[in-house]
Amino acid sequence: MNRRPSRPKRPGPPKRRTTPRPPVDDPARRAALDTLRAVRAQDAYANLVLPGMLRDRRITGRDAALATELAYGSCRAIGWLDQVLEACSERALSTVDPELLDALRLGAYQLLRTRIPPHAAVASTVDLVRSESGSKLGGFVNAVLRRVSEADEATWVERLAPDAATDPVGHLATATSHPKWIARAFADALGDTGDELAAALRADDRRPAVHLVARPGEISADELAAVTGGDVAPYSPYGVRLEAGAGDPADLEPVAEKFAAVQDEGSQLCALALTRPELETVAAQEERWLDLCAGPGGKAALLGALAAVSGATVDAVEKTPHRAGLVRGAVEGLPVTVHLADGREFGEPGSYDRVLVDAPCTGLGSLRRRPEARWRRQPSDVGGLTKLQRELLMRAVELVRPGGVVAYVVCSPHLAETVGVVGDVVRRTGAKPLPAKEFFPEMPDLGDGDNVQLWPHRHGTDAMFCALLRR
Ligand SMILES: C[S@@+](CC[C@H](N)C(=O)[O-])C[C@H]1O[C@@H](n2cnc3c(N)ncnc32)[C@H](O)[C@@H]1O
Repeated sequence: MNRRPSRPKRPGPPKRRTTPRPPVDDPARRAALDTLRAVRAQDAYANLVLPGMLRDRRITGRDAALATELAYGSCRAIGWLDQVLEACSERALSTVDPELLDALRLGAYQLLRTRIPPHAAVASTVDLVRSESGSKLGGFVNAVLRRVSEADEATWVERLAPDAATDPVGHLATATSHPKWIARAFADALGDTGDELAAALRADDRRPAVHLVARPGEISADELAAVTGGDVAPYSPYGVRLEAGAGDPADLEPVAEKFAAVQDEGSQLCALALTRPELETVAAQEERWLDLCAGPGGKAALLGALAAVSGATVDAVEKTPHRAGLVRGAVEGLPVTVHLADGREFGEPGSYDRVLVDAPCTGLGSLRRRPEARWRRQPSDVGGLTKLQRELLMRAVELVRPGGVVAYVVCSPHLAETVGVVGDVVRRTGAKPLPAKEFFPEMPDLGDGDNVQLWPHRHGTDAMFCALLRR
């Protein structure tokens, strides 16, 4: 082979490199960035977008774990990351291109909340930006992130958060990366602005265990635990807990065969609580139960299985066609009839023994399951939701027979959605509050009052609220 003779080397100092090194291809961080962008620009849910992206791009193992940590972590912390970035940018963040801002958030998250070495966090983010927008914007990102890296998260909290002594809720909201109105709602529900509030807010950043429900009459919790390698749940007689990140539960045989389903243990206990109080209705041949807000069908399926065992029947109402379809799928083979209808206009007054109102809500009780949710929800959502909740609960009280039972459930601890709605309906209808706690005998730490408020930091469940009323 002919080789060209190499040029003679010139003596003297090496020449400065004029072209920067090419950006490194980084599939994990690229997937995290694309997830952040989908969440911002398309109102996507991070926990739905990312798994599909990882599958399509064949990202597995450590890269998949890194993409997940960075995408979900950045989504949870968006408001806080923006506060720090604002302090480090010479331009107002509102004038920064949104796509670039997503990259800055990803870089800042790595600097503040991971053990990734600062130079790697900065360089990898600059590379992502350079690969799509060139060196000039890469330089801007480099400058901002270098300023972020000058202090650790605790120091940034000290600098930017309100004073803990004069504004404890504002301080904890910043320190745990929650909007203040949500921290305030938790504080009001807990009656605490100190350690317990901090624990409740911090629990939203922990990855929840997967809870399974063993369908009564098909499989016991012991059997389900043995088959899935999980642990029998501490509270629900039908519950099994799997380790967080134990793989896709849909792949488990009992789930595929519909002997079991994914369902938070708190949800299981709320559905069960509807079936537990003695009825004071005139005896009928068989009990008629109603699930007034059934989609996607988790509680309807558990109620259906309990009804099958006890000889009752269930009507399940859902307003949205797609979700009514999901209910049909969930209750196949059970004594449940699905109705596509508005619960506020459904049914004949006085025709049910037990009615569940698992009402649409802010979902502040399951923020740990949806990384971006805390920043998407707005305080202005609460008014419209409480109006709908009140109307649905009023209708439920009409639909139940005298002496029958209504369970009102929301996945939120916000007092306006919980005791606010229940108190209002009790005043207007004369329905009698039952001591709901007595019907959660398995559950410790339920605090004062009749109603049940569960919490992730106390019970490992979503923050479900349940009130029981007798007509
Ligand atoms: C919190 S979810 C219910 C969850 C369900 N019970 C489960 O365990 O799977 C509330 C449901 O109520 C439905 N919904 C909203 N407004 C409604 C209405 N006016 N009548 C009936 N369903 C309604 C929503 O579409 C949503 O599917």
